[in-house]
Amino acid sequence: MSGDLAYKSILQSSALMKYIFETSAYPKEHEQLKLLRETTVQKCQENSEYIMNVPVDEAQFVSILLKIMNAKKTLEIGVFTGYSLLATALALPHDGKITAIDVNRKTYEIGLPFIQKAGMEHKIDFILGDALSVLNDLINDKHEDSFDYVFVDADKAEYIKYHELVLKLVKKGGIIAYDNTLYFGTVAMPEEDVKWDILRQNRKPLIEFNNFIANDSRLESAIVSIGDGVTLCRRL
Ligand SMILES: C[S@@+](CC[C@H](N)C(=O)[O-])C[C@H]1O[C@@H](n2cnc3c(N)ncnc32)[C@H](O)[C@@H]1O
Repeated sequence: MSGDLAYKSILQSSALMKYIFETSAYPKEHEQLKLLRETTVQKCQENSEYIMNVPVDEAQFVSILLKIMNAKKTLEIGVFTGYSLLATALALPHDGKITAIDVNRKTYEIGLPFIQKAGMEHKIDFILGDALSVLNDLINDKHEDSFDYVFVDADKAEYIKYHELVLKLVKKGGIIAYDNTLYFGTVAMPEEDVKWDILRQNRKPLIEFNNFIANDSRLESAIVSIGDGVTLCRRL
């Protein structure tokens, strides 16, 4: 199994994961998404950086969700090289719009040529900045109650803070998807079994976040065990 396939899934059976990717995910992946993904893996390996894009099966799941919802106006918090961003853009209608926020423009620029070749750049408004500050700006700029869908995939320690702001921005009946909420399965592990510091650090706020969402009466929610865990919230 190639490294990029193995790096991020809570599915414990490699054979089953390989089966899902080879039978369903890879054959339907858009050519520019594939090239963006492969370029991301190559750049990250060259620079010894962590590959952070969502896996192919998760992007396909979200793509179908966006089409079922007829989503038109979406928000993405945490772009990296733009894999989930391009998957979202491809799922929106021609006049769809995505506001995309990241503190790093350089990584976005790695994926931008593929977004351009796919003819999707016109749908994207990339905003460079800290997510909390940009979300407050969007609220002040009268974007409240206006987004059909929000994808949250930035700083895991800030998820509860993002949530309070994003709930103002998403419209009633709209969907917020939070990525990595099962965090390599560590949310259900005893602390002593979690081997790396980075996992121990981020697992705590995600456990708090999962408990917070489970008790939030402003929404209905489901944790979907795809990728690294995606929590879907529907604003009531
Ligand atoms: C997991 S990656 C996003 C992956 C992306 N969704 C994809 O599928 O390729 C997280 C991104 O969040 C960005 N980020 C981290 N903290 C942030 C913050 N406070 N505000 C905005 N972006 C942030 C990082 O720069 C990084 O690009």
